[in-house]
Amino acid sequence: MDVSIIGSGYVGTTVAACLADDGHDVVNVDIDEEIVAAINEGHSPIHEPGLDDLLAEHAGGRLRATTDYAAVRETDVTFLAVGTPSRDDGSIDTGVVEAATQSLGEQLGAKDDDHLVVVKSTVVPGTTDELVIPALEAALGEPVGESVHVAVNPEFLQMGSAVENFRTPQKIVFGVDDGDQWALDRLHELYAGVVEAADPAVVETGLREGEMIKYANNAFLASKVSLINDIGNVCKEFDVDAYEVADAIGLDDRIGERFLRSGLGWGGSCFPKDVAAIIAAAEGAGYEPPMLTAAVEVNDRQPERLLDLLADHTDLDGARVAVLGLSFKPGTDDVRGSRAIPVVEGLRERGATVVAYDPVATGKFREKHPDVDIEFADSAAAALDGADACAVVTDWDEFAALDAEFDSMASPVVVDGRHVVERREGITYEGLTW
Ligand SMILES: NC(=O)c1ccc[n+]([C@@H]2O[C@H](COP(=O)([O-])OP(=O)(O)OC[C@H]3O[C@@H](n4cnc5c(N)ncnc54)[C@H](O)[C@@H]3O)[C@@H](O)[C@H]2O)c1
Ligand SMILES: O=c1ccn([C@@H]2O[C@H](COP(=O)(O)OP(=O)(O)O[C@H]3O[C@H](CO)[C@@H](O)[C@H](O)[C@H]3O)[C@@H](O)[C@H]2O)c(=O)[nH]1
Repeated sequence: MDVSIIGSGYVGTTVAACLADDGHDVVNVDIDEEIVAAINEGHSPIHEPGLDDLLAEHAGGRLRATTDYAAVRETDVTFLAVGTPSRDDGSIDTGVVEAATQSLGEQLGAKDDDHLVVVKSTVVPGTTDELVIPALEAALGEPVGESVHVAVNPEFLQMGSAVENFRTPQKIVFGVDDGDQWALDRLHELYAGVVEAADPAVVETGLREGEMIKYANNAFLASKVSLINDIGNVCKEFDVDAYEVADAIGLDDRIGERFLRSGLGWGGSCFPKDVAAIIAAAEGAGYEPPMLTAAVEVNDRQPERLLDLLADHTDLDGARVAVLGLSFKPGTDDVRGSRAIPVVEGLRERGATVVAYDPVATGKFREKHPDVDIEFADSAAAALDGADACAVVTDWDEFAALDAEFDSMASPVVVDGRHVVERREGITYEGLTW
């Protein structure tokens, strides 16, 4: 099929490259000229394993990028994959979705044959019905469901394994207006390659249900991590290793072994904003969700607990502290919502000097947080050299291999927020929940 994707960030670029690899002709439309140029040159605009290879293979062939929305007229299907950030009160900011939908509608008004618009951005229930469809109808001058159809198809990929997740999903969700078989047929055609290769469950549902499934998925996973962190904090009080406990309870398949890694908590571009958005949406509708609010509260406290543990062993005022890891998780250069931010800010507030190292995220951290006063080291060894204490923030594999590097610390205090560094003789080691 001929596919256009509006927004070429983490999701739009991954989906475009994977669909091109499945044999579709794909065009990415983005307002950012640098991103467009990178894709056309066959380079990934983001660090994501496997993406560079796919772009190198398909750019200039089945995949291209442009800033010109007119490209959508040459396609059968358009994904909306633009960002849906948080407003200051946590509620979803749909401004970009609205702007992109209007630009899309103007182009579709000038197209003769049928078209499917697929909302892939994460949006709160009702957004497609109350914002996307009316904006399209205003531009088209006709009701949606005649020549232009609308569906929601939330994305569940994880950063750091996005390409693999898109290719081998456990489920795909197709949300359509009741009875819109045409839209469902197009979605099945689009995903035929993925379904054939990975045999995922295909959930056919309504527009609002499709939107809500995405929030429920993220809220459940974020809450699961907060629950194991709450339990982990209790474990720490009793000198019990929360990882041994988690390994055991994870054997009960009603609990499941994944997302039981306790420590510094969840960050990223999705969990924090999506949990906040669904809480705000629920409150707007008259329901205050206490479990979700508690999940956020536990998460907000974990960085503070790491700082307290550091302070138990080191006078932080004037200390030089090595921070290992800046990305919100390993395998990505994304620093949005990273737990490194409250850790670094907390250290600075307590008068410490911070020297940070991350294998890939230093550039993004500098770019997004130009005002945070820290030094950046070009290796973990360099960050540790002469440091009075060390905070492990991201579970990069290379931190697990650190050993003699700790010997060059002025005072070898290590507080591990991710259960990645081995306890060893010669270092004062504290785990957050073990
Ligand atoms: N990042 C993830 O892992 C992930 C996973 C699943 C779902 N999601 C959801 O997918 C959506 C996109 O997330 P992302 O992380 O890819 O966002 P992103 O910020 O990385 O990318 C958004 C892109 O949209 C472009 N853009 C902004 N305004 C535009 C416009 N008017 N027209 C065209 N392009 C425009 C930006 O330049 C940017 O490249 C969000 O709703 C997010 O919640 C993200
Ligand atoms: O046991 C765990 C698992 C995760 N995390 C943390 O939780 C955050 C999120 O991790 P992960 O879910 O792996 O990363 P994302 O790429 O943000 O993916 C989530 O958010 C995406 C965007 O909505 C969804 O598509 C994915 O399904 C969902 O897992 C990270 O800070 C992790 O360090 C833990 O602390 N303990």
